[in-house]
Amino acid sequence: MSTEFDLFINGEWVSTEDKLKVKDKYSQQVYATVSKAGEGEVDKAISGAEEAFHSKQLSPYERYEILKKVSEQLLEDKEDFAQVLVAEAGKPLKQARTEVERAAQTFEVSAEEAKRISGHGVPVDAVPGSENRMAYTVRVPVGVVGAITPFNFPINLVAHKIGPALAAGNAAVLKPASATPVSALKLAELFQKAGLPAGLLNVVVGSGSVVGKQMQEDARISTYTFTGSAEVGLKIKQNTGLNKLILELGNNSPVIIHKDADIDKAASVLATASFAFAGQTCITPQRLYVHRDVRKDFQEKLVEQIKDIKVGNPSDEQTVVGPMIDKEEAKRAQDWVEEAKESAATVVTGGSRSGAVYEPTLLTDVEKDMKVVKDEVFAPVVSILEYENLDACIDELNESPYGLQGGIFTKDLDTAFHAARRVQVGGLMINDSSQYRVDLMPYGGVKDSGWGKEGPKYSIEEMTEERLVVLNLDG
Ligand SMILES: NC(=O)c1ccc[n+]([C@@H]2O[C@H](COP(=O)([O-])OP(=O)(O)OC[C@H]3O[C@@H](n4cnc5c(N)ncnc54)[C@H](O)[C@@H]3O)[C@@H](O)[C@H]2O)c1
Ligand SMILES: O=C[C@H](O)CS(=O)(=O)O
Repeated sequence: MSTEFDLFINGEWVSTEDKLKVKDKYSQQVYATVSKAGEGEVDKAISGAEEAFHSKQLSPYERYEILKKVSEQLLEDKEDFAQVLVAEAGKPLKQARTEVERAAQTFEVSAEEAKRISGHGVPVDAVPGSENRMAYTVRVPVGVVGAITPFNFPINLVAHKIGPALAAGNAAVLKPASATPVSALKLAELFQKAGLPAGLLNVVVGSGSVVGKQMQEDARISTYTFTGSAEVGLKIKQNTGLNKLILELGNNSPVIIHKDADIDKAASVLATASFAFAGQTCITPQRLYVHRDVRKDFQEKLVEQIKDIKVGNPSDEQTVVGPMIDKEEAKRAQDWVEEAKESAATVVTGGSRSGAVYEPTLLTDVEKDMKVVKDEVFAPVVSILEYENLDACIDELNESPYGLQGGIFTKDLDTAFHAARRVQVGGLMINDSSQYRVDLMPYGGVKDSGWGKEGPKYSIEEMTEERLVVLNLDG
């Protein structure tokens, strides 16, 4: 049975002739039919946002109340939202529930941060001739925020854009990924129910090359916030000129397993982190750099853990690896593994595909210029790279153009801090996988992984401007 959804524009639900069919990613049946935005709808969404920004400003406390209500309602509706994620993203049920809980947390933290936006005093009177002046800064909202999100965390990554944008006093126009628009539209229902004034949030659905492009060309949007691939991020950067832009892009996360690591712990943590949601997380461990002394032991333990991973139907409570977002992506991952195998790699376990489901796959004997190592796999495919010298290992892993998050397992504090100084990433996890994230922390990459930080406090900084006010007290 398919459900119908409309666009959310200027506080109204707008139906269009042109429909997008959203498939259930496991059964491949049509799960929902969603109205697609044309030029007119995108234009109305942006003008609605612009007008609302100027005429419907909420106080920080009102923003807090609305975001808090949305957070609470999301928790009440957790099971419904989790089922949407299972269907539209193919996300295994347990992981889907966790994502909904995290989104509620993201809105709750955004609500709290709405009350903490502040500037600071500037001691202009410390300069000779300026003794009778005083100054302070305030943070003001940027205006209309254009948000574009990927398929892999359809609720929480939307929450990371909409929560801070509204908390900061902005209006927002959101374009969710075409593969997973339903959860974003259902979130808009919660905002409407929570009393958000019309126009402050708009959701337009359609392809990136049409709707996303029109958004980039509209001067009424002052700030763009994009999460997705580096390839699309670069296009957006080229199209948005002097506008403010926050980019959260891809990665091929490195994790070091040093010779003094707790090997049982490392194998257990990494088996879960590397394959959850079929490896389609931007901080999924992809390159495991394992010290020569412990490689054999670590590999055996990892393989044991991988054999226990339940693969298949995402509705099953025990499933860890469900389908990838589509069959083409699973086929691409399979091709990359085959290409590596033809060169020198060994497939230790996995390597088979059934439709969109690709088995958890572990490779060894890989080389640094293979796609499975140097590019972002974004699939349940992990490679072991053996090393002897830690500094040489760090030099090699830093050759990646990406730098979002990484990890190191070691019992030695000196080694841990040495790695923290040298590994070029936005965040390094010690005795944990690269995949660790809680939603209040500063999160974002270096190099081709983007710039600007997310986490409500940090996004609010990105989505506000600092204005200086100077008072001349003379006379
Ligand atoms: N750094 C992070 O926080 C983070 C988080 C999640 C995902 N990602 C990355 O996202 C990628 C996977 O997601 P995806 O396949 O949905 O990414 P994608 O780049 O293909 O698409 C992301 C969004 O951009 C839109 N888009 C596509 N072309 C566009 C264009 N020309 N102009 C404007 N918008 C356009 C898409 O419709 C979608 O809404 C991976 O690379 C992953 O690492 C990064
Ligand atoms: O895919 C990348 C996301 O940032 C992962 S998470 O939502 O932070 O877990």
